[in-house]
Amino acid sequence: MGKSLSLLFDRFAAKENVHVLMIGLDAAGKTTTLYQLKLGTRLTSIPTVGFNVEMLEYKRLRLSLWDIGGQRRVRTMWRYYYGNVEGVIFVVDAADSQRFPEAMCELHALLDVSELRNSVVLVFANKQDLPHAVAPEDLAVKLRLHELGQRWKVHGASANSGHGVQEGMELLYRMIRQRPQRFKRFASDFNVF
Ligand SMILES: Nc1nc2c(ncn2[C@@H]2O[C@H](COP(=O)(O)OP(=O)(O)OP(=O)(O)O)[C@@H](O)[C@H]2O)c(=O)[nH]1
Ligand SMILES: [Mg+2]
Repeated sequence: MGKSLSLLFDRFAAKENVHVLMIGLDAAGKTTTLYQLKLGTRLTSIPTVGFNVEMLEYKRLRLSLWDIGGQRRVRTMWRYYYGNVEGVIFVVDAADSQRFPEAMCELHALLDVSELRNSVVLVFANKQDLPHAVAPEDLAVKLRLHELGQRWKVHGASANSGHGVQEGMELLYRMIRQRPQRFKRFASDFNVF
């Protein structure tokens, strides 16, 4: 009964519009993650030049998910996407330990910009299906997540299979919903479909 009421409430309550940036090094699995979230399946991806954007309804949020290409030559473009970002999903290839220092530097530089100071951060320790993937808590140490000023969570996932992706979305949802009132934008309309 309680659950049915809550589902009914979710359906008719005003949804809050939020912008979420999906970012990380090239080949980390951002685009694969995006389409697991949107479609619940794996799409074959090619390296992203520019961005992909998808809208996603999740509980009381209407998210616009911006997946930005991570190749080194296009990282200078990241800064054009920082406006009004409530959440950052930073995707890491957890099986590629050689690139952890590079991922750490990019993550800390990214979160040092003033526009992202009040964002919440979900780190996907992706590619957990690969044999040498490090556990999320070990990745947190490698990326020095404890030094971040933002609220953050790390979660293990395999974007190829979809394992862990929805659980990560739930963590992001909770962080966004729990952020201080002053950072919330108005729920702009009623969702009645
Ligand atoms: N084994 C494994 N491979 C994955 C996983 N997620 C993504 N991949 C593969 O990693 C490669 C890169 O994935 P993308 O999603 O295109 O990576 P991206 O982060 O969007 O890369 P850019 O667009 O270049 O920034 C593809 O071959 C994916 O199939 C995963 O969880 N496990
Ligand atoms: Mg991509």
